Amino acid sequence: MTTIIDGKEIADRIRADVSDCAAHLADEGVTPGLATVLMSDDGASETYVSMKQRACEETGIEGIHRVLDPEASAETLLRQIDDFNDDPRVHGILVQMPVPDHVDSQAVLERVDPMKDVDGFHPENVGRLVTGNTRYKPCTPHGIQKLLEAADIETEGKDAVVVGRSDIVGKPMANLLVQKAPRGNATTTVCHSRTDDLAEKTRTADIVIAAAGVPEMITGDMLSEGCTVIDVGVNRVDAETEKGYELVGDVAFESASEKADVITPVPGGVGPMTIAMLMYNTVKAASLQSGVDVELP
Ligand SMILES: Nc1nc(=O)c2c([nH]1)NC[C@@H]1CN(c3ccc(C(=O)N[C@@H](CCC(=O)O)C(=O)O)cc3)C=[N+]21
Repeated sequence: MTTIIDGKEIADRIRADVSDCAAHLADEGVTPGLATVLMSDDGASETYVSMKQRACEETGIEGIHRVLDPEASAETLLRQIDDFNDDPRVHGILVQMPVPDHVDSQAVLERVDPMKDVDGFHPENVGRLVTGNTRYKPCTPHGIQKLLEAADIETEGKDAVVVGRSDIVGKPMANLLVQKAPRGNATTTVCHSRTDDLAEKTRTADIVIAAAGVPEMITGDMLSEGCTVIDVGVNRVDAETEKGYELVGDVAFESASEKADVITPVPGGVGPMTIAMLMYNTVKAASLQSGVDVELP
């Protein structure tokens, strides 16, 4: 019988603990602040940013949100980041990716003060993560570690395959898995959508992290009996639903469930964890910048 990990329930538990930390900071006169910038007319980005702002309200974090015209200049966005870097109310800054094609996304990420980089995407924070001297873990990989912990899935000595090599999930996830740390110490292979004999590689895995951005790419015949499957997919596929789309993961859920012992659903798996860990990183940033200690979960 396959265990389906309830990411929403685990995320809610973490957010409740993070809210307690935010309340402690408020008692000490520090209200954590998260600034989000949306410069896109992509429907999904608007959904995610509004979810993040709603989560701030529910967590006791002050949400400051800016929407920029997608046609605006790159300089406009960079100046907005400068303003948030200098704003003492703001402890965390998130520029919703992707930014429009005419904007250099690397320049955007590097403009954010590393102390306020609650995505963990700034090169300084990526370097810290790779060397095991982490300031902020990127939200989705950290959320996946928390899911594995909650489901009591050990990574120590296991074979993990990460499918996808993005800067926001695949690469940091692989780095966390190889480190000498809880929910690390795994022998890890990083594949991508054009890896030769991908099925051969995924069949060697005890744990498969599917983060390639390809709907239902991972099927049961690509998995070994009894493995754990973490589906990071956030694909919107046109459908006759109220929203006009349905959310489909990178894993063919039914087919994969015939082989996997443990699997995460889409929606309701990794997604809610990403939001929870953004709240976690924002409270951590407020603690680091104010010097007020908190005990995060
Ligand atoms: N600077 C930046 N940081 C990000 O962390 C970031 C980003 N840009 N750009 C886009 C991706 C994607 N992302 C998601 C967050 C929550 C859900 C989530 O909660 N999904 C719900 C469903 C939500 C829906 O209904 O569409 C679920 O899976 O249950 C999904 C995806 C954060 N991202």
